[in-house]
Amino acid sequence: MTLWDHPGYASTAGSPVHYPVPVGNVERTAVAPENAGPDLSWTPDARELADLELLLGGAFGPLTGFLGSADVASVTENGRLADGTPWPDPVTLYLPHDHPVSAGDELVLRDPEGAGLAVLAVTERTADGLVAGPVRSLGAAEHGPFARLRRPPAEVRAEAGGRPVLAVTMRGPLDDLGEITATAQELDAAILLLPLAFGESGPGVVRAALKARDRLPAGTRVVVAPLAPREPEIDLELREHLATAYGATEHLAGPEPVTLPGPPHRRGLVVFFTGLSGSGKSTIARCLRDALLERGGRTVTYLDGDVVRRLLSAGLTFSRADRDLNIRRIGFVAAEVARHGGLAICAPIAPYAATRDEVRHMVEEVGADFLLVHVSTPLEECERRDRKGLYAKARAGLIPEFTGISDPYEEPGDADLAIDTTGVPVDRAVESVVRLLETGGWVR
Ligand SMILES: Nc1ncnc2c1ncn2[C@@H]1O[C@H](COP(=O)(O)OS(=O)(=O)O)[C@@H](OP(=O)(O)O)[C@H]1O
Ligand SMILES: Nc1ncnc2c1ncn2[C@@H]1O[C@H](COP(=O)(O)OP(=O)(O)O)[C@@H](O)[C@H]1O
Repeated sequence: MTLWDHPGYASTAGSPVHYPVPVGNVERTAVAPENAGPDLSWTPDARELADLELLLGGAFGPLTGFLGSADVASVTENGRLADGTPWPDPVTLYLPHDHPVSAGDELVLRDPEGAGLAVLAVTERTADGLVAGPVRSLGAAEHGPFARLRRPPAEVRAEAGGRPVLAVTMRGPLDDLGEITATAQELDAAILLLPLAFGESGPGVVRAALKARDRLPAGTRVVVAPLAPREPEIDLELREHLATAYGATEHLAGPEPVTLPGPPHRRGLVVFFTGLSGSGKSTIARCLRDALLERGGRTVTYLDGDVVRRLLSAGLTFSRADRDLNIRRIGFVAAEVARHGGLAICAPIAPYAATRDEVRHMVEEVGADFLLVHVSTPLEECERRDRKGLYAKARAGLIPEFTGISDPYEEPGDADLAIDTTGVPVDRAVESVVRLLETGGWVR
């Protein structure tokens, strides 16, 4: 079922749809700023942070924290919390298995810059990483684009002064302001635009709301709510909850934005080579960079493995933890390049599948594409080449944890291209990558 198939939605995508909202009080917890000083902390991902903000502000009432396993099972099964209260979405927080937090602890939740946002009093920690419990604010200052428009629901409710409020939740531009004005007049209601800002497109939605405000009746307010998108039906139910929390007596759900991703040659791209030492990653990556620069049309950043190890990852060893950190750092920089439409080429060994996957995720999260090229030259050939004499040293036990000899290399099962360079001239190997980029439209 799509959003527009949902009962009550008009089939003409593009027009906002009229929804009555049950008027009711939203239970909220008081969130007293407090410095409990627990030493356990965690930085949730962007989606969890958005949920946290809504929890702390009371917009997700009656929830007071992240759900435990009984609530998650109940919500998933029948759209109700374990105590029977209707609630559409499992609002959850997951931590890696090796994080030391456990039930009874107080966990500080931090923003990506490290500022403490909230304390979670952990009531449950499950084997699959779920961490549940009520949250309370640490009173950190808001920042980010349009932070001044992200206001607590109670404050927004109080402003209405008893007058009916028509809330319009929006994820893209509104195309029928006439209908909104007419509905507000009919109801004698004040208009409250609620842009649901999340991720890269968030500021654009707020700008659309501010533009719409200027063409709507005087007194129209704009308040930003960081609701990450869900599947359509759940998204709609959450919008209803949110509208009520911000004092709405009626709710219009704005049209779904038409997202036209840019053409591939304009989108960010990360070409990520992986393979054993001596397989040919750097040779192919360097030649690919040169070939792309000669063609023109794209900005190219080559994150050379040696340069990365010397600067970005200076001091890191070849333990699993340090290799993972090295790859995450490379992934972070590559994703930043791709976020702004650049093409980044990376060529580390990257021996672990899960870490390569994390990088793919980081890149896709910024709206860019990720191509994994496995330089699959077998160990025997890499060892025969032994350009730097490292294999001989590793065999002699002089280099510990050497990939392929005394440390693992997890073969990719998800490579977009595999190249065994045994007996293959360099330019043929490079050509196969260029062909992949041409076929997908990333270069023209
Ligand atoms: N123990 C061990 N295992 C593997 N490789 C080693 C090791 N010690 C040093 N080297 C040299 O470091 C280069 C690999 O570094 P990476 O940053 O690509 O490795 S990783 O992705 O973090 O696993 C690799 O360079 P390349 O040959 O260019 O791959 C090696 O020359
Ligand atoms: N088709 C090929 N592609 C890439 N390298 C090749 C190829 N054939 C032979 N080689 C040689 O293999 C070696 C690969 O070394 P390098 O590119 O540093 O590997 P890596 O970066 O994977 O450690 C180089 O000496 C290169 O000349």
